[in-house]
Amino acid sequence: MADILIDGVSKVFTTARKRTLALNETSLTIASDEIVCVVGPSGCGKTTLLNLIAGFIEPTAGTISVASRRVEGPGADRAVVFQADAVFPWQSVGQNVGYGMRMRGVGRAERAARVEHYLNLVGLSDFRSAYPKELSGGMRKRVDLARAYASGPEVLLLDEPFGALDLFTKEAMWLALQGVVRTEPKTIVFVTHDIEEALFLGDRVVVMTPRPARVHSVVDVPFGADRSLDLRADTDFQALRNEIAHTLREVQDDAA
Ligand SMILES: Nc1ncnc2c1ncn2[C@@H]1O[C@H](COP(=O)(O)OP(=O)(O)OP(=O)(O)O)[C@@H](O)[C@H]1O
Repeated sequence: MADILIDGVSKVFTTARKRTLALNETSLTIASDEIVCVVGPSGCGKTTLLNLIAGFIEPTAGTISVASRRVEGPGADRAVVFQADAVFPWQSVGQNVGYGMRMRGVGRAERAARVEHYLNLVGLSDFRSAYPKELSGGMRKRVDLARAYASGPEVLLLDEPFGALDLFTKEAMWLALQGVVRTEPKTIVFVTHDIEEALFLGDRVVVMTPRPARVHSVVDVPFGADRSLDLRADTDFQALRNEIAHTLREVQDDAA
C-alpha cells in the first residue's frame, strides 16, 4: 500500500534576488495504485510538487507522507522519470535497466532475471545489448520506464515523460505505460501539459491554479482501465477534455 498524503504543503524558493511562493497550502490524497495526472498553467508549480514528493526538496510548510512514512528525502520507494532521457550513454540497455539494482547490491542472477522481465514488459527484449545512441527517442523512454520499474519503487513520479516525443511515439508510449501498469500497478503521479494524455492515462486529473499553485479541481476519469486510442473520439472523452481546457483558461483569466 503506497498512498500519498499531501497535507497543507507550501514551498517558498528564496534566492538572493527574490522570493517565490511556488505552492500554497496544497492538499491532495492519492490512493495506492491510483494514477493521478496533474495539469496546470506553465510555471504554476507542478514540477515543484513532484520534487517535493520525490524528496529532492523540502516543504516550507506542511507534510508529505508515502505509505504513512513522512518524506524526508529521496528514497528507493519512489522513482522519477523526467522529460529528458536519464539513460547512461556508456551503458547498454540491459546495464541501464539494471543500474538501480546493482547500486542496491542485488545479485547478478536476480538482476539479470529482473532486467529481462522489465525489458520484456516495455517491448525491448531484443535490445538488451544495444547502446542508447542506437535507439529512437521512444525506445530510450521505454528504457527509462523499465529502469524506473526495475528499481522496485512503490511510487512512480513522471514529469512530462513523453513531452518531447512526436504524436505517434507518444501514443505508443501511452499504450506501453498502460500495459506495464496493468501488469504491475503502481501509485503514479504524472505531470503533463497534454489534457488528452492526462485523460487517457489518469484515474483522476488534478487541475492546479496558476502560481502559487493550489489544487483547483479534481476530475474523476470514468473510462475504466482498458483504454484504446479510439477513446479520444468518444463524446464523453471530448466533453471532459473541453471541460478541463475551459477550467484551465478560466483559472488563467482569473489570475491575469
Ligand atoms: N530551485 C528554484 N529556485 C527558485 N525558484 C524556483 C526553483 N524551482 C522552481 N522555481 C520557481 O517556482 C515556480 C514553479 O516552478 P515549477 O517548475 O514547479 O513549475 P511548473 O508548473 O512545473 O512549470 P512548467 O509547466 O513550465 O514545467 C516558478 O516560478 C519557478 O521559477
